[in-house]
Amino acid sequence: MPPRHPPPLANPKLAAELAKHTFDNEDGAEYAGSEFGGFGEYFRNKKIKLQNLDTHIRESNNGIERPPIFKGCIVHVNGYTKPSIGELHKLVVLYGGVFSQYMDSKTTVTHIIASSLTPKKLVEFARYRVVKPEWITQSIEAGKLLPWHDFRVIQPTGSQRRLPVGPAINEQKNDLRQQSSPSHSVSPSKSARQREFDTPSTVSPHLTMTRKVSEISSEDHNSALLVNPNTWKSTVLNPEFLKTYYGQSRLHHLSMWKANLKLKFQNQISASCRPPPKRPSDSRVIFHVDFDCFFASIALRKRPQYADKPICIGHGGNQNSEVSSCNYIARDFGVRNGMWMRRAKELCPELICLPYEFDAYEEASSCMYSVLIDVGADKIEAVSIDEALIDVSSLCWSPNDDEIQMKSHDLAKSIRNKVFELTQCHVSVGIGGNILQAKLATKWAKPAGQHRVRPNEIMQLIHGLPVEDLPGIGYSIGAQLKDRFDIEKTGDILTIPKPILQSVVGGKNGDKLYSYAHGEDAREVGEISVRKSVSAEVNWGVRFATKEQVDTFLGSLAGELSSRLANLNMIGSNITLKIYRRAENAPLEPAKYLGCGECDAFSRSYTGASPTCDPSDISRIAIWLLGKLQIPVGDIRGVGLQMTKLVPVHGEAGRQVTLFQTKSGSTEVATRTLETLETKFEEDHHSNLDVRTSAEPFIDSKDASKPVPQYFVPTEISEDVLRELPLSIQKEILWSRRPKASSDQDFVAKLQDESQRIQQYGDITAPFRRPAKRIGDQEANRLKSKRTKLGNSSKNLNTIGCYRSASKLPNQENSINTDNSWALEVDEGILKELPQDIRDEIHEERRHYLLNQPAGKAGEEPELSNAIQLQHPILTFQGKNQIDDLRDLLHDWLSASSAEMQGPHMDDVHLLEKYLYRVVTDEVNLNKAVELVKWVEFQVEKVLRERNFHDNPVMNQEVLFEWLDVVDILQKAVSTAAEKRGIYNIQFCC
Ligand SMILES: Nc1ccn([C@H]2C[C@H](O)[C@@H](COP(=O)(O)OP(=O)(O)OP(=O)(O)O)O2)c(=O)n1
Ligand SMILES: [Mg+2]
Ligand SMILES: [Mg+2]
Repeated sequence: MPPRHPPPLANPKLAAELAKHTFDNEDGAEYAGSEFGGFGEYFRNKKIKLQNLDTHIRESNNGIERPPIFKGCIVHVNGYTKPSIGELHKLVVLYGGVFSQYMDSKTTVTHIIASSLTPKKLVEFARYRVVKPEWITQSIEAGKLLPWHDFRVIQPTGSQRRLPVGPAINEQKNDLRQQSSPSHSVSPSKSARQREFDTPSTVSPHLTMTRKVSEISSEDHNSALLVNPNTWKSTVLNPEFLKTYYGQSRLHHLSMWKANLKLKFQNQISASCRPPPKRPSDSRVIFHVDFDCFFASIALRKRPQYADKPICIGHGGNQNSEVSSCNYIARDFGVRNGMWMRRAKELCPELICLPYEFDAYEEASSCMYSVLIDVGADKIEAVSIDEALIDVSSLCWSPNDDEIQMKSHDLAKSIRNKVFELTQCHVSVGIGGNILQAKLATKWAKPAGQHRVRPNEIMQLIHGLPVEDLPGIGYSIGAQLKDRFDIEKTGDILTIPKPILQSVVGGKNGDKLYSYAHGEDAREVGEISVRKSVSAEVNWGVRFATKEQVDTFLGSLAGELSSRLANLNMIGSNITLKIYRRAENAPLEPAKYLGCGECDAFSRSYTGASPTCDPSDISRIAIWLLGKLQIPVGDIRGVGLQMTKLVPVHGEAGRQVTLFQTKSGSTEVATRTLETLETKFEEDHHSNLDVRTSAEPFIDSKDASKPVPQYFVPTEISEDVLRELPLSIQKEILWSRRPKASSDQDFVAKLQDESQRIQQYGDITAPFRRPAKRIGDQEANRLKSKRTKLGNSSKNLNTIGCYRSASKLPNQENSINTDNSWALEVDEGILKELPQDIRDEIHEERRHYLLNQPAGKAGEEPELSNAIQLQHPILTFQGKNQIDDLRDLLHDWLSASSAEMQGPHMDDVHLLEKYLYRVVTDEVNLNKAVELVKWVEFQVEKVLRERNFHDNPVMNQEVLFEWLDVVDILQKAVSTAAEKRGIYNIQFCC
């Protein structure tokens, strides 16, 4: 927790004294000697003496009479302003005011001048008159003191109650304390609290950040912001920005690395090779090779003094950053990769945090892959930067299991030794008859070892294995199985009939779990696809005041894209510019410092006659595309450049590659051309591949109604190829393959058929699920009419799964508020039987509907919660699952933990964090999670800021900040969970 500073409390008595003080002689008490040791008094006097220096400013006024416009005002300047602090100081004093250099609890001010405030300052200064510098200059121009409200920096929202500065503050505060203190009101009724929360009149100052802050143009706002050299340095205007931005992002490195590695592989594969003969699935030997605590091991190479100490890799100073990797000594304390740094330090206070070394990771990774390529495996699959799968059946398989054991043991040992020789880091090797077995074996092999799961051991091993430890299964499915069937061990999966299992975890996951429970895994090693696009995007630190600045930055970003293309040995002919624009009602400064806040995404593409990677070509086109978008430069919050239609500088691209090597070490490339299909899609939809917002404004209504061209939805495309396509295209194709009804009647008949099948099915699953309602003609008709609507809108299909939760985009509004409640009415039994794509759409429609319900609705409407319950588990937290009960619980928690002026306990925070995550992923109720986080934020503001503020301001402020951190943590958990479901940019503002 960073050091806390108490908020500057206004002292009305001193304010009154200072306001009366004329500062024209040295008779004041402030000039009396200080008592020895009286530091507080000494500083107070020093400050007042400084203020008296203002008499010199007045004296140097050349006898010009100026109206005492600011008489009675004590003005303090915060941060960088235009005019500068020096000029403002002079103006205030010349026009009769008092200038205060300091803000602390011993001094008071009547006005704070600031151009903008950081989020924390917004909280600290919430009770002050914070005004723009224009208040000074324009008052002087007008020859009178203009109302400060017209120049507010912190805008009140609606009828928001404001705490005035000065004498009135005590009365006001007492009022508030009467309302919130338990001694006056033991436990306000739930509905009263609910009403209070729901009305905007009590929105916290913290939340006011999310409102439109001022009427000044975004360019002016940015200019003022950029006057501060530190802020300027953090933005894209700094020529070093991109280097720092990408240099520090581990996710960027991990993803870039994968693309590079694939390319390196591709280059090492000779086009003349032949694939190995196809083998039966029971005669395979698979190795899973993985570095032990990879990033941590790299860090220890240069720091042997820490070899026997718990260490981790991360941005150490930041408690809210994540542990990227930790050594096995740290793991003994419970520290894990991906854990919050704060939590890790709690578990292991002596944990040493070391920095990232991205270049070294790439180098070590390349060494490992070169060793694996030299092995002469049948197939190789790059799993991640530190991990690979190799199929070594040709080298190790034999009908005699002891022989397999011996051969694979020798090969694994030699791989480990060679990698260690080259990197001074250990890899462990897991060996099995399929990918599942190999990956599980790695858990036994680690650290610095190897292990083979023998065929006769596999069932025993699998049986007692926690479900969550199965590769690719994870916490969420594990929790579902526990909730629904009280199952924790993999062996118990087989006690559930497969259709029932699938009805809970989905068809594919059910299949996978069943296979895994038998120790089986049909996946083949290999088959990785090459990149079809290369992009560079920045959505933090983007602030422009002029068009020239944007053009310059586009030049830098073009340079970055160009070097990425060169790195991959690629050139391309289609350039897309993507711009994130500040959403219409979003504040000029979002809560996250220099973050992008709530944005709309726009993009424009251009296809050139010939491919390029020349930065000046890219930059020229990007600037031209930007001109077409016509976005005010001050509103640009994110910029991305993407190149598609790629071709390698030498050879071919745009095809999928299967990596395999024959026994002799030769390889072969299998290709399928996808490029035409994919780029055609982009042209027709003017879209790029990873658009995160639902309504791309560049898709005009003409485009939306345009039928999808036939060549774009081939029905004969193979499943393998389909899998490699972007999700939106997959959906398009699946949609085109949906069972087609020749007429509406056919469609209804089909639904009825399906309902009959469900009824049969329903008998088997009866103990596990709610009875399926018999579908009536009416219901089928309603469903049909909604489906018809969906079918008519290609735009609707294209945007499924990618939308901004709190956005108010015009084309969404209709469907959200009027159209998609129907999705809740679709019977679960029928839903389950519908084709996957239709099912997905109905789920999405439900999500749209739920996300856009007013606060608390999910908890209030039984129909709604039933609808969810039918499909998803309702999770409980401390025995509660209804939103009102949960709000009560959170309220009590917050009150109890702050009553003694203590902050929250981190274990509680983590429990809640986990719960909210699961509410989003498992209960599939994002609205509920968002509402609960908003409730915590509201309570933090209300309970902590208002209670006991006088008694112990320092402690109170500490607790307030701790709770604000908790709000951040919870918001992050919900956002992360939402992103997992393809929902981005969740807004938590009221
Ligand atoms: N949440 C995570 C997980 C991993 N990584 C990075 C750091 C890891 O060192 C590297 C490899 O991930 P692994 O899952 O293989 O983890 P380690 O190699 O650190 O440990 P293990 O010995 O369990 O493989 O990826 C990360 O940045 N954040
Ligand atoms: Mg590893
Ligand atoms: Mg790994």
